[in-house]
Amino acid sequence: MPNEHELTPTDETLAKAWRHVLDQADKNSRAWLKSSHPLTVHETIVLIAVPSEFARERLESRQRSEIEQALSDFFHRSMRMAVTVQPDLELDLQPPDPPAAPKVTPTELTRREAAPVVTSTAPAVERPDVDRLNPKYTFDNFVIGDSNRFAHAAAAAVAESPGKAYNPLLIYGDSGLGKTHLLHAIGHYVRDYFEDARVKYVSTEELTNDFINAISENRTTAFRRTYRDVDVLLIDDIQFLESKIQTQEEFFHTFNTLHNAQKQIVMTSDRHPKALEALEPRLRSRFEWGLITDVQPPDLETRIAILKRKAASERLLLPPEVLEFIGSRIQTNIRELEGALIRVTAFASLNRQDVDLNLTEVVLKDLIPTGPEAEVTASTIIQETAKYFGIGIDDLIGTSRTQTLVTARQIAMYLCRELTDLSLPKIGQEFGGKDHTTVMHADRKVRQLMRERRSVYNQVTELTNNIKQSGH
Ligand SMILES: Nc1ncnc2c1ncn2[C@@H]1O[C@H](COP(=O)(O)OP(=O)(O)OP(=O)(O)O)[C@@H](O)[C@H]1O
Repeated sequence: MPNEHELTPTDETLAKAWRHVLDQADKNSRAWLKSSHPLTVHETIVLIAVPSEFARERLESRQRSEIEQALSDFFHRSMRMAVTVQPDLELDLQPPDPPAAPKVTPTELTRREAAPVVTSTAPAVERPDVDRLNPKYTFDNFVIGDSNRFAHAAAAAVAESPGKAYNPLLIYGDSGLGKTHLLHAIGHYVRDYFEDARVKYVSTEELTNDFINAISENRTTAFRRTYRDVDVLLIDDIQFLESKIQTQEEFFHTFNTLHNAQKQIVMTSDRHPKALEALEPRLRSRFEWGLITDVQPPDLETRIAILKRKAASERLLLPPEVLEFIGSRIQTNIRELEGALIRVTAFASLNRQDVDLNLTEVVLKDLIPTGPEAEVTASTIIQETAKYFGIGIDDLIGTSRTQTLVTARQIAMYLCRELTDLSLPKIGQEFGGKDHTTVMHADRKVRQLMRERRSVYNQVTELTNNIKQSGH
């Protein structure tokens, strides 16, 4: 134990103090503490570094008293902790060991003892289905504001205690407000913190297609196993179950099986279940068993915070007045906010110019129509793109891999992502039944090309204008 009068302990003392905190902590708390570490002591305050905002909240809200108690025990005086976020910390951490087989218990999930916070910068070991979760959609990357505070808290509670907190959890709200992001964040969290947890993420369109294929190929038993042998089932855009009578019936049984076994079900929808009129009443009533929460459009402050976070994660430098300008011009859809950020930075990068207010105004003038906004559909985008590139619609949505067609197709897919509310699988369908990963790839590719090639940037800008004007 240190000398009682020692007010500035050495690093070694601090390390010992931290070991004492770890020894005192129970198994769950220890997993969190191992991804944190003490930086310094100033008088009675110990400064602790954690890798993420989420870890900070967890330490401050759940573990403060036990940590301060252990520190006070060690130093023989009343100690307090202060927590700071150091995102680089996670780079120093080792990925967790591959999950050990066999599974510990089939029903109770067991927390990993020392799982570090794993995000896109510290990828976990390959696990089946893992690629279906977008690595950027984590709790760490989710900005909390009044518009989504409750939904975030509910998602975090479910991720911490799958099957126990609220079951099912249903998050609803308009397009582009972060529902899918929260769904993936739950998936990442459960995979990272529970041993051998089986998480399945699926869009309702995929669920329906899977079911139809299973019936036609006589594979319904395998289909059931895929959806029922899981600990957490995440289903996006449940509104697409409306009027799919047979899939509803099948899902009803899947739901009951999972719910009875205390397996977690999380769903998103564009409406409150009461407004899903073409849904079987017994299914609708089950959706109301757990917790239903909405996400609202973010206020200006949250929009700016989201832009700031996105810019930082892409390592982009934007002055505050630019973030404020973009945030004040684009008010409802967060996907559009991101779209604006991508275009502004692509334009600056092409011109080897810094991003400033002038440049931002010029770029956004093209993006935001002055008159009332017309609804843009996928078919308008496809028609206008085909016309612009002088190619046939069949070729645009076909499978030919000639360079011109590939680029035109990717641009059209990117624009569907940016300018419409359509989900990835739905966009894939509009392009002759392509997989949602093809759309995801196109989206990424065009973002990159816009930065690198002026021709592509100009094509995207001109096409956007054509598309927006064609609606008036
Ligand atoms: N609070 C937030 N913090 C950071 N990013 C956010 C937040 N909310 C949404 N986003 C981002 O906005 C984009 C759109 O969000 P998301 O796809 O989750 O919307 P959605 O509500 O599921 O929309 P849809 O119903 O159209 O699928 C994503 O890139 C997501 O990361």
